[in-house]
Amino acid sequence: MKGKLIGISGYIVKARLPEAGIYDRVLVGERELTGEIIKISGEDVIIQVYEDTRGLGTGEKVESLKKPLTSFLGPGLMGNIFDGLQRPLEKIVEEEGSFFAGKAVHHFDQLKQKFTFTPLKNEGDSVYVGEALGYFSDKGFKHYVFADTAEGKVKEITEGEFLPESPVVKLEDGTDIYSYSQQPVRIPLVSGDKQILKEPIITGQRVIDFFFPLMKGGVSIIPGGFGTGKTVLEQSIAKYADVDIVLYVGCGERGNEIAEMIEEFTTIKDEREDRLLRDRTVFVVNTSNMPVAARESSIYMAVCAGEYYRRMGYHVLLLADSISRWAEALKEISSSLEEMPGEEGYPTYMSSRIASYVERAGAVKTAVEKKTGSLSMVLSVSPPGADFAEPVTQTLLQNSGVFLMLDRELAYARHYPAINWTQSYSNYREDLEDYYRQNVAEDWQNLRRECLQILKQEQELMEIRQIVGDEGMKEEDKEIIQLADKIKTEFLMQDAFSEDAYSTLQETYEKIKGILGER
Ligand SMILES: Nc1ncnc2c1ncn2[C@@H]1O[C@H](COP(=O)(O)OP(=O)(O)OP(=O)(O)O)[C@@H](O)[C@H]1O
Repeated sequence: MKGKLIGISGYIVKARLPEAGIYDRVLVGERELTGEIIKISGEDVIIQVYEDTRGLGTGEKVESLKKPLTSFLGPGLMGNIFDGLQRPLEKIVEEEGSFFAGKAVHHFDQLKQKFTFTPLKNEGDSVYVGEALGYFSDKGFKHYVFADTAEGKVKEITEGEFLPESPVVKLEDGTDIYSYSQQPVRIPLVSGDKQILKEPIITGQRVIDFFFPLMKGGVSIIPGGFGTGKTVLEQSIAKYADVDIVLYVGCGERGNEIAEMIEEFTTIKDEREDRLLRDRTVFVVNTSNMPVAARESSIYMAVCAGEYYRRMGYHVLLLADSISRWAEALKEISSSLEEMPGEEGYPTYMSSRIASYVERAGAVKTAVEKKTGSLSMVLSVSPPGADFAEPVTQTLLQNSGVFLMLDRELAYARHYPAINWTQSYSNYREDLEDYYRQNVAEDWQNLRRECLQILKQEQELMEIRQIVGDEGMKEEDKEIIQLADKIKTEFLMQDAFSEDAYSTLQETYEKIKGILGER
């Protein structure tokens, strides 16, 4: 269904396009730029365009594909760097010389690789909805193919190497099942009831693992002002967290930072398997110089891939740096639509949109060997002026279980990770008590409490010291100050660029036991 462009204002354009639906994917202009319909009024539609709109002119054609923006889910994602439209960025740079492709590039062209299919069913077998029929192997991961909508008997099932367009299974009722599926990005991929998984994500960062543990299937936020170490912390978690797959969303951050990180992932070996870290990571990147509307699509593309892998029983961690840049994009788009602004100029639907996004995290029992898969989120937030009362931080606070507050003063003092130990919290701590007791040590929680108590006491004593001076302090109080100092410098500080960058739970335990044992 075709129409034409009647107005252009940056990446928000207006078209006369009768019979189009809200959130339809559209091709805009002669270059067929990808966009999404975000508002309809009569025969006119407002489209947010995910690509560079420079050079676009009114009167050019606009076409609705009559289907929403989808994520293409199948083997071939792992180790790749995509933009918000799931186009492989490295390939675009190779072919076009820059990220800004002059012509539209569609991801389908890029996924024409062959993968080997191993069937789990035979001809004549019965299949049920949701059952795994076989899998493709890619980078050591099994990518299962499920009978999503149909059940019946297998008429044909194939084995060996395949291209995505050929069906791998044909059912007797005529249904064809493919290796890939296209998932509308704004709709969660449902795959069973959400479960509570009482298992931490071990990050190797002592301050997190000991004080404010993350949970598999949980949501954690890292708010921090400018330069407080959000990116370094997210990257350390991406490198060391004990998950199977990492999805890294670079949302509106500087291109050079992201390029450095990808470069690093390409050289670092995975601690647990004989492969590169990159081989278990999917990058979705929208840097600060790309169209802001595409930040939203990056965020959604990544969560779709997360749900896809979770469904196969993998533990997936989605890291996004930063959610504030997505919220800023929502604000910009809303203001160019002249919508009534909500708190601090953000659209009124900002909170509900973030909340329903975050709800997509969680653990589920899967159809694959009855394994539990999880999708966890670690989201960084960059509140303007480090004001944590601002709407984006507040919305995320209401929808997450761990709050890792990055402290400007600690960062100035070069205490990294600059996680403030009095303001941060983890709601998962109690749920994880049994885990630590069984897997590390009986007294893990007691040591934690003791340690936090010493740090709290030190804070009070420092205030007294300011009044009475060092000479006026009791000997035992001076010892507490010394001990707290040791906890800070030898335990909580952890240089991400040194050999100390990763600490196992056992090492963390022994280190703190050693320090507290000196009393
Ligand atoms: N864990 C760490 N170990 C050693 N150095 C660190 C650590 N965390 C942060 N730094 C130092 O702080 C600098 C700033 O960190 P980073 O770029 O992560 O901040 P940011 O909060 O992401 O900044 P921005 O607000 O600009 O995005 C780093 O370049 C590094 O020198």
